[in-house]
Amino acid sequence: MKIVVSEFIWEEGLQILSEQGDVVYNADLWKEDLVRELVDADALVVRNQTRVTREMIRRASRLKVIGRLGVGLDNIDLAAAREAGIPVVYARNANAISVAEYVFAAMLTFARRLEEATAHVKGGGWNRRLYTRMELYGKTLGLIGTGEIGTRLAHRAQAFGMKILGYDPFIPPYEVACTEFGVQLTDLETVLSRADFVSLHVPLNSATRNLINRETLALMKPSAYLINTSRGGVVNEDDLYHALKEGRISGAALDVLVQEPPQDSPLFKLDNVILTPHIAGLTEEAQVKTSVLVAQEVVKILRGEPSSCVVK
Ligand SMILES: NC(=O)c1ccc[n+]([C@@H]2O[C@H](COP(=O)([O-])OP(=O)(O)OC[C@H]3O[C@@H](n4cnc5c(N)ncnc54)[C@H](O)[C@@H]3O)[C@@H](O)[C@H]2O)c1
Ligand SMILES: O=C(O)CC[C@@H](O)C(=O)O
Repeated sequence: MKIVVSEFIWEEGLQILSEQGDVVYNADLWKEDLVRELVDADALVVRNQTRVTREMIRRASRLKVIGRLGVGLDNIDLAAAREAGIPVVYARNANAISVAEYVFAAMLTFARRLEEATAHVKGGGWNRRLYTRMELYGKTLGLIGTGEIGTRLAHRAQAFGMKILGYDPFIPPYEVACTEFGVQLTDLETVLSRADFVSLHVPLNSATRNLINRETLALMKPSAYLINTSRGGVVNEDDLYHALKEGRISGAALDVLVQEPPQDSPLFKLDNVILTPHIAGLTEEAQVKTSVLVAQEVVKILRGEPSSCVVK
């Protein structure tokens, strides 16, 4: 068996794959080189940078499985994989806690400004009034998407005494968790207009692209913050820039951008923006879990066993 891994994977996962076959591991295996390697490959394992295209799938005539070291599947042509009869397995729920904790870090950053206060003190300041900020207790968290990450975030927000509103048109699988964690399910307009923090947890697809745009941003309170850990394309960055610059919302934390890495962006010039390089799911714990889970599921498919992490 030949297993091609085209982006970084933790050692624990690599070990599992190596016991099953010959692993070609190159964390920067791009385009033509990758296509060449795939010609006689049985499995391909990617993260979110490798674009798995219809053409690539067509040329990989021996391919039996695609493993995705993460959750978002927008870099894989799922229709082409389905038509070719190639299952795609992914790391369902493996990084959800890490992302939920990232969202808390962002909310607490906006609420308490510890880094800014530190810089202020180191610069000789001691203005206690300036850093008299707000509690998360009693504030409203608005979840757009209440799946694995949304429900884990709700669990943590409940412990902080936050009110939680959720919008998810495909809720049934997570309805019990939403009830348990105090999520009041409602429509998109209500979530956006009432939330103090709006957090996005939807996949990027044709229905969610530009979901946050001029019109939907206009529904948010001027005191509210937007947190995007889903995918850059879910937010229209130009509309967000203007909303932030004109004070129509208070701030935004963006872990994901339309173009990654970004060349340049007007968002860089704003003080009320937190920007991170797609790290919400990147913790040691989540990456060990992700690598082991995906490696195990890839191996199951190669052995002809059923996997519970196949994309439906
Ligand atoms: N920044 C990171 O490091 C990071 C890490 C993990 C996941 N993600 C992103 O977060 C997304 C969500 O991850 P998850 O594990 O919670 O996935 P999930 O599939 O468990 O949950 C997604 C939820 O979104 C809902 N949804 C789909 N379309 C919707 C729409 N139009 N409006 C509202 N809700 C909609 C689904 O019903 C589902 O409940 C992933 O698709 C991925 O793009 C990013
Ligand atoms: O592949 C990555 O490293 C990003 C992971 C994250 O965005 C996901 O969708 O799980």
